[in-house]
Amino acid sequence: MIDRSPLAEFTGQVALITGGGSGIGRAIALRYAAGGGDVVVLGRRREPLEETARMAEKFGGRAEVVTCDVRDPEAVTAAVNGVVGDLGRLDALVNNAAGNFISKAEELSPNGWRAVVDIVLNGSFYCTRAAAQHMLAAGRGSILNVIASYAWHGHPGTVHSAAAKGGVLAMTRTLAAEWGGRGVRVNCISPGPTETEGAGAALWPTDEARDRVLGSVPAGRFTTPEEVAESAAFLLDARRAGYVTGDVLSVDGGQWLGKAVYTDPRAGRS
Ligand SMILES: CCCCCCCCC/C=C/C(=O)SCCNC(=O)CCNC(=O)[C@H](O)C(C)(C)COP(=O)(O)OP(=O)(O)OC[C@H]1O[C@@H](n2cnc3c(N)ncnc32)[C@H](O)[C@@H]1OP(=O)(O)O
Ligand SMILES: NC(=O)C1=CN([C@@H]2O[C@H](COP(=O)(O)OP(=O)(O)OC[C@H]3O[C@@H](n4cnc5c(N)ncnc54)[C@H](OP(=O)(O)O)[C@@H]3O)[C@@H](O)[C@H]2O)C=CC1
Repeated sequence: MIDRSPLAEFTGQVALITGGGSGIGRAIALRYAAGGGDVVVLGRRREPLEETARMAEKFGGRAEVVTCDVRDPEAVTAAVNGVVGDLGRLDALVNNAAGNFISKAEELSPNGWRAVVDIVLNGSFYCTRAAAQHMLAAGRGSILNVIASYAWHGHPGTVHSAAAKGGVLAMTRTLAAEWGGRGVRVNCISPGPTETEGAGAALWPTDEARDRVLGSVPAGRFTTPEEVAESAAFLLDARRAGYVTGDVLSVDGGQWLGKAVYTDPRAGRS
């Protein structure tokens, strides 16, 4: 469990976290609140968001809830404008909301492709666009996109998500350069397999699948949401990471490097 941050690095600041009602998004919201910031969590279901807000308020700051589907650009713009209207500013946006499931690419329906790409890539752009209008006007802001390492190495069975996360990575680098001179930083964080409400059900629903995923992590365990949140706090904090933009921080126990390279007894044989 996250305690109050000794740094209090977000005091007086406001963050909007999409998908803040569960898993990694909730942990990031609580870490921001522990750092003294106010948080707004956004998602489709109100109840889990309210639970996050109740937990965040224990740190003493303000916590608000917005129900919204990130695939709806008008609703997203209204939500972001509402945050600035209510809380007076917007310092950070975390694009964390995602949808995912395993499917053979040749069997994936156009609507299945669209559902994931719309949430992950288009939703991240809608939120980023709306938030950046306030951040650029203020001359400061930090945007953090939660991706996955298959954005750059690909992954069979998740073509929709890998393509969308790859798009988010390209968007990150493009906007980091486009807005770098105007005080707005844009970065990515790439968690390793993390046992959350959504991921467990979508990606490793059986013990066998779970063991296979775990076997791919050199560190030999799942990432914790709190570990991701701590690195997210670093990237969001302008004092510690103010010169970091357009980059990706992997928090994955070395997963994307590939365990077999180190442990295969045949490695190194000619
Ligand atoms: C492994 C790596 C480890 C190792 C690597 C570990 C790194 C992992 C990185 C990433 C992890 C994550 O993102 S984990 C995040 C997981 N979280 C979530 O998924 C939570 C949110 N999910 C959702 O809301 C839903 O699952 C989702 C389908 C995406 C969107 O819901 P909607 O209600 O909008 O959509 P629906 O109407 O239900 O479905 C839209 C279409 O998708 C199809 N569809 C839905 N589920 C389907 C399924 N299981 N298989 C085929 N097709 C499916 C439907 O049939 C529809 O197509 P038609 O029938 O043609 O109409
Ligand atoms: N867990 C893992 O192993 C890994 C996760 N990631 C990434 O981390 C992030 C968080 O994942 P995780 O915590 O596991 O996932 P969860 O499924 O637990 O959380 C996803 C959140 O996104 C929200 N959400 C989904 N669709 C929408 C939508 N259309 N509009 C608004 N909100 C939406 C959900 O709330 P609601 O349903 O109420 O809308 C939910 O709170 C994702 O970007 C994921 O891709 C990356 C690598 C590994």
